[in-house]
Amino acid sequence: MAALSIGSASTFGRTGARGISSISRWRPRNSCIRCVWDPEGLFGSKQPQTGHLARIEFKRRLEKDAEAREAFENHVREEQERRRILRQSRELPETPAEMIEYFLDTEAQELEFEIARLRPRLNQEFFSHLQIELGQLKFAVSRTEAMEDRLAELETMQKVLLEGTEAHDKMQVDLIKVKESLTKILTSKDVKATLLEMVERNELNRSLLALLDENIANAHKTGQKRAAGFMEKVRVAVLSPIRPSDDERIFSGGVGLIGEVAKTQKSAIQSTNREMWRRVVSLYPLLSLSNSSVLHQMQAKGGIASKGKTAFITFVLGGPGSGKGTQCAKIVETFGFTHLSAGDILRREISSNSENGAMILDMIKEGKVVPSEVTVKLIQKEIESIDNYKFLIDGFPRSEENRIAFERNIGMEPNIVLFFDCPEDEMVKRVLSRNEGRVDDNVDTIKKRLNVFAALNLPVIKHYTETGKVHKINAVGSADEIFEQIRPIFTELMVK
Ligand SMILES: Nc1ncnc2c1ncn2[C@@H]1O[C@H](COP(=O)(O)OP(=O)(O)OP(=O)(O)O)[C@@H](O)[C@H]1O
Ligand SMILES: Nc1ccn([C@@H]2O[C@H](COP(=O)(O)O)[C@@H](O)[C@H]2O)c(=O)n1
Repeated sequence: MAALSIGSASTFGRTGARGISSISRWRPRNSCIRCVWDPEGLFGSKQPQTGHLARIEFKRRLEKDAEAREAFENHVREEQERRRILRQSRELPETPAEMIEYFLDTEAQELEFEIARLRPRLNQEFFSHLQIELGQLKFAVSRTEAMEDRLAELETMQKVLLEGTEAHDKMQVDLIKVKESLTKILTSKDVKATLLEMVERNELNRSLLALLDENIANAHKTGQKRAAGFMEKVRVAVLSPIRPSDDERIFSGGVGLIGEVAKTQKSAIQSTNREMWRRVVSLYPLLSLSNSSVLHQMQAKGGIASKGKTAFITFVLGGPGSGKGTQCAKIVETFGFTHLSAGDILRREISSNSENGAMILDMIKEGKVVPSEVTVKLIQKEIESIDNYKFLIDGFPRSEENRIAFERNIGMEPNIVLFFDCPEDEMVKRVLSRNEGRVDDNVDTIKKRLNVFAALNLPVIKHYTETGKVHKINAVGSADEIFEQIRPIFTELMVK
């Protein structure tokens, strides 16, 4: 029990004079019982800070927290179980048409999983099928409300699936890299030095941390205490150089269009999955590019396809500084191609003060890939304005998204792909001595460009290798020597 010391500030007023009978009507003018020590706040101190009641209150709060935590954990478990059952019960689609309906019936939270599960079927055949249905809806003579809804759903789905497959592919590439990085750290004789090197190369990221966590958890589970302890120390060292926004990807933390779809669905629990697809449309003004393919447009106005010759498209790929531009100049001179460099086209867009100029400049400074909508439109404009049918498209497609957007909008695949295979140190050396005043020819940006090349461009090269279109050129040697590898490719093609 708290000992009270009642202060003299209580106003007893005139009680002394009026006697006991008046005391009952007396009220102190102000509550001036002042406690020197009142830890539980019983006598007017502001809040109980310490002491028994505070402890009880604290305990109650802990119990409540524990209850809430348990309820939350139960909820998570139930939700996981619900999703597991849902996933198992769904019949997987076979045809592109079935795929469309399947994705329309997919809950937003399940998109990431379903894209990964069905990635092999999210191929060109599927996207072409989707594009055809979209075309039919867009060009219908009159559209009913149901058709408008369907169009909105499919446009959103197209965007989400393109973005999602690109993110998925990037994640696969990242995963391999991350596994290699982690092995390197854990087997290194000098972990500190290895980490420093990796910081230099921008290789420490959240994916690495996630994999490390998984390994730590496994080591604990299997009783490997020393290994777990060692990895925990490594984790602390890895954690410090990682900045939060460094590599947040479309999937992690639900950013990007998938995140938007999920948010939209959450905000309207009542809505069906199909309504969700429609409503998210409003978030993306750039959902679709042109309605018809460039080739169709060219045919209509007497362009490339109607000169009796079909367009011949060569994609020229390779890392920064691998010599694409240099060799394109030689191909133009010898074989009469028109050279379209995606990088040059984007740089011209910056100089022309267009509305996208500032955004493009930022992306180039960071070595990032400019959104396909922008680049494909610009390439399309160039193709349309040129009176030739043989094109070298240099530095494009930079990503799977670029590739799909091109094939969808231009309406054709490249005839061949040249891939300039060049070691990184040679590329860095060339870029740093290029001396053309480019904002991205510096050590920092070149590192980023190399990372982007490995993560986003190599999958494109892999894709075209699988379809038999790639001619791999050893890009080391003099420019003339390299051209001698290219010459026979075009000579043979021209003879045909
Ligand atoms: N075979 C070569 N040997 C040495 N230097 C070369 C060779 N080919 C090109 N270069 C030089 O390397 C630099 C980069 O070449 P180029 O601009 O052709 O590369 P790129 O692949 O088009 O680069 P980016 O993708 O960054 O535009 C240029 O300064 C060029 O003169
Ligand atoms: N398809 C592309 C091509 C280029 N970019 C951006 O331009 C930069 C420079 O390209 P170069 O081919 O001239 O090296 C490149 O780093 C990208 O930022 C692009 O976004 N998309």
